[in-house]
Amino acid sequence: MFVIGIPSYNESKNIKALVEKIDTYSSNLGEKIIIVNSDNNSPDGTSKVFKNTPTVHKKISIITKEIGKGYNIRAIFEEVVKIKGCLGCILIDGDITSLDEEWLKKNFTALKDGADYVIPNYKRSFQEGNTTNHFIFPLIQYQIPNCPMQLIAGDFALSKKYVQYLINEIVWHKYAYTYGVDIFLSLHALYGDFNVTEIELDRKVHNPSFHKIEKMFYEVASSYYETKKILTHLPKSKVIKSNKDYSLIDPIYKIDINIIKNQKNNAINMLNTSLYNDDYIMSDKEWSKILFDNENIKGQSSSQLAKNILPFFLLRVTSYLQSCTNKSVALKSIFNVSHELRNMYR
Ligand SMILES: O=c1ccn([C@@H]2O[C@H](COP(=O)(O)OP(=O)(O)O[C@H]3O[C@H](CO)[C@@H](O)[C@H](O)[C@H]3O)[C@@H](O)[C@H]2O)c(=O)[nH]1
Ligand SMILES: O=C(O)[C@H](O)COP(=O)(O)O
Repeated sequence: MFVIGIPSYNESKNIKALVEKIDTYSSNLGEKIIIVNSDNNSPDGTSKVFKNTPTVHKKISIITKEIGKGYNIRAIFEEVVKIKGCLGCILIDGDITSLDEEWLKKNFTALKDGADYVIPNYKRSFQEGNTTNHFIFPLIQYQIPNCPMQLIAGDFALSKKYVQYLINEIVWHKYAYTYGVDIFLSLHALYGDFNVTEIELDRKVHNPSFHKIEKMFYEVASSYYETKKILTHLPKSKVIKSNKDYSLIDPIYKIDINIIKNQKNNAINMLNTSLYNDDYIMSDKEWSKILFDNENIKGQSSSQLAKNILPFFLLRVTSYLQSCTNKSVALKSIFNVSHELRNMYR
């Protein structure tokens, strides 16, 4: 039996349809599940909608006192540890509209085949996943070549062994309770003694996130720096990478150019210098150097390291979005940075 865990905050519009899909697909696949929703006490009544959705499988509803994705993930894990006979947990974000049977099947199969941590490789629009593409991916690739690409996309699956380790043996720092939870889980899996597997999934269709890039980046970057301070040894995991490369696709809806320009101006204002203006385009090389320099600062807090790099990250992302007109150019630009970083570390 497996837990399917849904972390949520204001997902009342989607959670009913999502729960119905999880219930039906699991029955079709002959899997016994318990659906656990942990909700940050959403004002839109998400947990009420969850509880009122009829299902064949048992449901458990948890309400957390604090707001933050990581609070929900931890609450789901605490439930997994308690449930007798539970073999592991598949996490699904509450805003996902593209879940299909194959998605669940691949996760169940990976867990039954002995994976402790399952990382999806989604097809993504080149305008999405900016914190993945420009921050997490290049920084991890220089440390763990051949590592799965999408370490913070959410929707991971975990064995009971890994969940028990996270609950009983690991101290959760404050950023692990935020959007920083994904990189926290991925790094502990990669640096611990676990089987990490990548699975191929189709598109992850969910709510757009560009409007909250600043908050999300700050939380993810703080968590990355804080977790890396603890994990000073070499990675121990056995990683099985899928045979497919990272596949970017062209976006169906492009981000409005004025929204991109506003974000660039926001970054320039944060830096408060005349060195940059609207026409400035940060090169791949410049961004690699900024990532490298920030990695090598000693004695600063993780939140300070994240704050240092935030405006430059926004300049990098907006430069990339302004200059990359198709998926091939975008992919080249992303890989340029990871190659540059690897060269700097040689
Ligand atoms: O305070 C919060 C914020 C979000 N969520 C839920 O967490 C999931 C993901 O949040 P969302 O705001 O949709 O994240 P995205 O914009 O989609 O961000 C992507 O990148 C994040 C940072 O790595 C990951 O946590 C996400 O899973 C991933 O989809 C959703 O079910 C949310 O309802 C919470 O439970 N509490
Ligand atoms: O990598 C990121 O920036 C986050 O995972 C958000 O991704 P999204 O653009 O698909 O919401």
